[in-house]
Amino acid sequence: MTAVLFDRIALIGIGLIGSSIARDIRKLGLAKHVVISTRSAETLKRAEELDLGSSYTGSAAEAVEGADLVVVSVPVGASEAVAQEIASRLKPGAIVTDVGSTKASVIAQMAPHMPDGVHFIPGHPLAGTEKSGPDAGFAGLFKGRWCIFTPLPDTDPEALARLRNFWEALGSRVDEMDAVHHDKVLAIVSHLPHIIAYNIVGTADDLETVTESEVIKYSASGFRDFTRLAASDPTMWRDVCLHNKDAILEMLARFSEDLAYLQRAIRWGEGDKLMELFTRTRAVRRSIIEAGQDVDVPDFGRQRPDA
Ligand SMILES: NC(=O)c1ccc[n+]([C@@H]2O[C@H](COP(=O)([O-])OP(=O)(O)OC[C@H]3O[C@@H](n4cnc5c(N)ncnc54)[C@H](O)[C@@H]3O)[C@@H](O)[C@H]2O)c1
Ligand SMILES: O=C(O)C(=O)C[C@]1(C(=O)O)C=C[C@@H](O)C=C1
Repeated sequence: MTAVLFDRIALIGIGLIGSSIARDIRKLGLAKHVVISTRSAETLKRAEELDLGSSYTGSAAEAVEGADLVVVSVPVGASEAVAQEIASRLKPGAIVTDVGSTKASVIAQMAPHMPDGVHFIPGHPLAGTEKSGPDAGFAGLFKGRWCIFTPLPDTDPEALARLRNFWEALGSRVDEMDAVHHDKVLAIVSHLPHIIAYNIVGTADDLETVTESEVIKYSASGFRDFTRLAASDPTMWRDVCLHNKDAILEMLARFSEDLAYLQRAIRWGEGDKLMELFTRTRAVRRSIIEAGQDVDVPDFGRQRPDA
């Protein structure tokens, strides 16, 4: 068992990510007390049934009282409401972090509400699945995955080191970058793939009336991979799109240009151009595997080991 890292941890939001963190904290014994809070009474009840924490409350403000570490795991569009609610009850010296998929917007929403003496360190674990809610989480989700911090310029190095220790205890590799840079990188490696998946599955669904259910009947594994991503939580992804608008639009413009190039090559039978691109992209996957990243996702993605 790993050592206790924080006396009291408050988890605000207990869906896929919050509940995976809760399971790891419990399994590894990282805190003496874990208080769980979430907006919906039904989800809170389920978290209690799953025995994810030590105590439970519907009030985020009450939850953060006396907490040394506060982890906010709610859709990014709810960040400001949570920050506003907890601000006056935070303990001086507490570390407040989040797990949101976009960072500049979360900082703009939360930082102005953070009282002096509280260490606000935005974070983003690059790990997840298409599932949501407290039942979907599992211990070990963050193992071998990156967790990116986007600290503000005046962040206390000691608080940063404590949060780094926490994520490393969960098995993550921690990196730091500027929030705007994070949002650009994630727009291409995470946000665009989801938008493309939502779009292709939507198009196929529209075609369904034309093809009389052949789309579903004959869906091959390439298409089914897209349906996994397109099954991701609508609220979460609506918020990601609205809160990383500029970077996503920039990447979508690039993507559309490149798609037009491909379209033209197909129209004019330019096989050499297709070969050049397909050979180059094949090498990208090889280099990801060689870099030790887990890209071999059997079946429909990462499943809970106990599912
Ligand atoms: N799902 C992923 O793959 C993934 C990966 C990394 C980061 N994230 C980020 O983690 C965060 C949580 O995502 P998730 O997948 O755990 O979502 P989820 O839908 O499984 O859980 C969200 C939780 O937030 C609570 N909630 C919603 N609105 C709230 C509000 N206004 N106030 C308080 N609580 C509220 C819900 O009750 C629920 O407990 C999001 O910001 C998301 O961008 C998700
Ligand atoms: O594997 C998946 O299903 C995910 O969507 C996880 C994923 C990703 O795009 O990699 C999704 C959003 C995050 O912010 C981080 C991770």
